[in-house]
Amino acid sequence: MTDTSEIAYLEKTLNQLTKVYKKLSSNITDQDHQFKDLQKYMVEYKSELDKFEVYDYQQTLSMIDKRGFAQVMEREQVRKLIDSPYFGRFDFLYHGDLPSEAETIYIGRFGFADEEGTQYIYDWRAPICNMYYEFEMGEAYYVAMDRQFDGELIKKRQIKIEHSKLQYVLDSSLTIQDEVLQQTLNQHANDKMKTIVTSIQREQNKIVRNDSAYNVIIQGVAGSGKTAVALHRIAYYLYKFRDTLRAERIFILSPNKVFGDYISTVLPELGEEPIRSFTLDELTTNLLPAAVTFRSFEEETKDILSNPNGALASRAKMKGNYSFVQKLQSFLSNLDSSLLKNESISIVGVVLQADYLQGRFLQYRKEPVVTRLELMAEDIIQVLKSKWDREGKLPSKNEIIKRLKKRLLFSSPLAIYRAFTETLGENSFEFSKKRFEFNDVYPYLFVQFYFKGVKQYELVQHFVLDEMQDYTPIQYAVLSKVFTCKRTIIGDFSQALLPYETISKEAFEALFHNLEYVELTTTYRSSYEIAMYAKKFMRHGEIHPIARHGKEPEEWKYSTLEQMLKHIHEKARNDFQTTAIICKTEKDLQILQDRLTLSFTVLDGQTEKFASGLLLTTIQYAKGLEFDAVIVPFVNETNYRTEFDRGLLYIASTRAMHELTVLVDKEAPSPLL
Ligand SMILES: Nc1ncnc2c1ncn2[C@@H]1O[C@H](COP(=O)(O)OP(=O)(O)OP(=O)(O)O)[C@@H](O)[C@H]1O
Repeated sequence: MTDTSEIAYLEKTLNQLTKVYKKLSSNITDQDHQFKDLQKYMVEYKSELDKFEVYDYQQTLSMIDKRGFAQVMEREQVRKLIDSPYFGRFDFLYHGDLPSEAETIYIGRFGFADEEGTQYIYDWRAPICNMYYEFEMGEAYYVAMDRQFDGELIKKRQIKIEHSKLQYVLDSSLTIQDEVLQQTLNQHANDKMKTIVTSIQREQNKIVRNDSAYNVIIQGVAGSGKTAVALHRIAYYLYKFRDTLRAERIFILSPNKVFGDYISTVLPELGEEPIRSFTLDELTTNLLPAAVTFRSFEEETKDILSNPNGALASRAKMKGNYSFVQKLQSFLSNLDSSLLKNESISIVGVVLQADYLQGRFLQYRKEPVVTRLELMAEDIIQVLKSKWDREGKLPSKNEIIKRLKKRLLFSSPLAIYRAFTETLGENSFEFSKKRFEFNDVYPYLFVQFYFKGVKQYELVQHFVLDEMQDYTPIQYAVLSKVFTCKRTIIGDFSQALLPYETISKEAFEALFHNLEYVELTTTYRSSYEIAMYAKKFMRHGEIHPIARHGKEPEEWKYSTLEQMLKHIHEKARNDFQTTAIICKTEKDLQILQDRLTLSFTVLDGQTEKFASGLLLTTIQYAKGLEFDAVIVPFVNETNYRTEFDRGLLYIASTRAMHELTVLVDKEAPSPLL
């Protein structure tokens, strides 16, 4: 097809779409009337209707409401398709067919067929569309309904349609993949994350469509599209498993509220229901018993960052690596043989020997202690029944459990945890005013799981965790028990926010079975120049920028605070959609907050919505986000000195898409530059 035939196909498609749009609109109006009429009728004849009639009418109302809602959603998809119905086309020739029989597939954000079943547009997630992302021209295949279909891609095109108008048609042979991607990436930042369906790259597509692995761990450099990929993977799952998977049964754990807001529109843009994400603090509140209070992860992280060598940081560090999990596991498994005191019990004159009790207790070691006691009590009742021949009443199961409990060396998870921390040395556990520090919460939950179990999210069908490097092995050990469903875990070891070892590839392998570990090394966010600059701050692995060129990052030297402020004012007056000033510490942020005369928005733990314009924030809250321009102030030898600080500079500089300015103290520059 030439461009004229593409115009003709577009016209034909738009005609059909418009027809369906009108029909849906008229259906919706009819249903609206039906609903209102029925409601009116019910009000008018309220006194004459019996309760069965009321129930019937209510059912009908709810049915109309549901049907209407579904049609509104469908119409919204059609509206979006009218604006831009598809973004690509490929022609596939099945092996054995004549060239004239090649099938033409138009690929769009949603599928669309007319009433006769003619498929005008295929949903990007349809099995056949995998070829668009996976293959260049030539031999290709796709798998549908467990069958492989072989053939040849004889045409592949990128098509841009905006406001129902054809903007361009580019044949794949012109290596346009890159050009189109570049155009997309050259755009200015948005206050919400965008979908990437039109340009998902091959290595990303493999992750999106991988449905064999139980646990997928994605290690990807900054800007490699991890978050985008994870969200498109959810959309793919919701499409592929639409009969069994529900959006509300997907659990996303995100680093903070503003990040949750930033990613919130991707799934609705892809035609799926929005999925609310939770922060670790919100989840933790749900997992702990209501009476137990704790210092939030967010607050503790702030304190550790402001004093990385302090006592709190060292307590957290002690509990941050995998050997800590091993220590706790071995403490608990040793405890199994001493937790129940080695004593016999006499119940209604029948003596139950210590050996027998220990044997039963160990027999049930896979269960939490409390469950073990329940099972033992059932066994004991059987023994009593067989040995006790007198008239009268046997003690109840609960009474026996109570007696067994009294023989426990420790009567609560907290007592066990305390005993464990004593083995770690002095000052390893701070529990002032009965409030946990965050670094103790997950070890405590692990002990609680051992003692009485933890709340499990059994209804959750898929668990997604972003910024995996900020979670510790003990947290993963607990999360793996709480969420036993399939998991997608994404992050970047080079972007660690905590100044000590946390999770590692090896720890993941020890903690999760059936795990697929994938690495992404191409960065899409930053210009080539920014990515190459940020590379020197990278602590692990490789980063490959794509060839999208921009301004060289600027290291600007200042001697006084006044000079630095002046330069910020100059830099911040630009035409970009978003510019972020990213500080290391809260103290520095406060100085700028007091001294800047421009209008700006502070982005911190209280922020719920991502804003555009000039933003003032810290590295902790800038994580996962991106901005057109970034200014990193106060780059001096105190703030950026250690290897850990190097990682922080990596996080800060890779937030920039188009422009990066690093403000360096002339008298005391950071040795990391
Ligand atoms: N295939 C793609 N096509 C177009 N844009 C892409 C593609 N992949 C990623 N991007 C863009 O690159 C930017 C970075 O993506 P994303 O935030 O998902 O990366 P990330 O790996 O999670 O980054 P970080 O770890 O730094 O937070 C986003 O603007 C995203 O839209």
